[in-house]
Amino acid sequence: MEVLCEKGEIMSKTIVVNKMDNGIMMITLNRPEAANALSIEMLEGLRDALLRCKYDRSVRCIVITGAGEKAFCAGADLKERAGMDAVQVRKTVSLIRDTINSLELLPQPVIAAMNGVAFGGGTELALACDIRIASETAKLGLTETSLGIIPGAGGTQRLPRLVGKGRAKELIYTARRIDANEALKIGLVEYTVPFASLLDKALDIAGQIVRNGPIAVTQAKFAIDKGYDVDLNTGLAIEQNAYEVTIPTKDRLEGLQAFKEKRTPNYIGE
Ligand SMILES: C/C(=C\C(=O)SCCNC(=O)CCNC(=O)[C@H](O)C(C)(C)COP(=O)(O)OP(=O)(O)OC[C@H]1O[C@@H](n2cnc3c(N)ncnc32)[C@H](O)[C@@H]1OP(=O)(O)O)CC(=O)O
Repeated sequence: MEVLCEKGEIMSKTIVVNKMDNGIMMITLNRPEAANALSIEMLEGLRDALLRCKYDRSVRCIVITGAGEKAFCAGADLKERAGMDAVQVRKTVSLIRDTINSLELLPQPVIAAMNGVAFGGGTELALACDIRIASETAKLGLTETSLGIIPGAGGTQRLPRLVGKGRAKELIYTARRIDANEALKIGLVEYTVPFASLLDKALDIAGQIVRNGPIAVTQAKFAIDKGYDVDLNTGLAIEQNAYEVTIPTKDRLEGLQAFKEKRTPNYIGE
């Protein structure tokens, strides 16, 4: 499925993966003619790209975006879905759910750079990312109930955790599409920026992340995510264990040494 290109890009037909020298991995959903809808082929390509990130310690932050100016991702491929029987639907929803879960479980931070509309599975994909930046032209929504189904890729669980139960219920029951400003107001995205600055903003935040100790960043992500849904004492114990992982690292000593020498630290992920 993957073709290794000369410039270091790895491409499948609908997923473009581009690793930068500083450890930032760009993943682009590349089906603009179909509003970057999640076809089975795209999901399999995305799953492969995420697996590659998961096991490559030189990848320190991931930015996921959509090709074109209109859509980040229009969710499940409704044309493909129309020809499926119940068994195929279950299998496909499971593929979407598992792929989006594996995105959330990546050790590295993931930034959604939402270049346009994100509906259904598109918003669910963004919900599984650590940080969401939306173009001012973007629209978001869990539109599934308008199609006679429910969010099947984590939306009923992740949206209430992010924006509160009442707001999530209103958005899911009505299938209402909201603009980027409203998404910012309710905490569904962290930033809105003009379309032209979207990737710069995403790469700026990613650049700040990759400057830091990679073990520290992945342990911070682990502690926040694993501690979020448990009681405070359990969460604090999770944090303590995560901190413990950083103590024997060369990077911790490098941080102290660099501070003493008034220079930028050079973290190696060990
Ligand atoms: C994850 C689970 C469920 C879901 O995700 S359900 C799907 C939720 N998605 C939606 O409700 C969005 C549906 N699409 C739209 O509202 C609009 O198409 C759009 C994305 C706002 C774009 O509108 P615009 O007017 O700019 O352009 P077109 O409508 O002409 O679209 C361009 C092109 O793209 C095709 N397309 C759009 N969305 C999809 C889609 N989801 N699947 C397949 N194809 C899509 C559209 O048909 C056009 O192509 P043509 O060949 O020109 O017809 C849970 C679970 O898994 O169940």
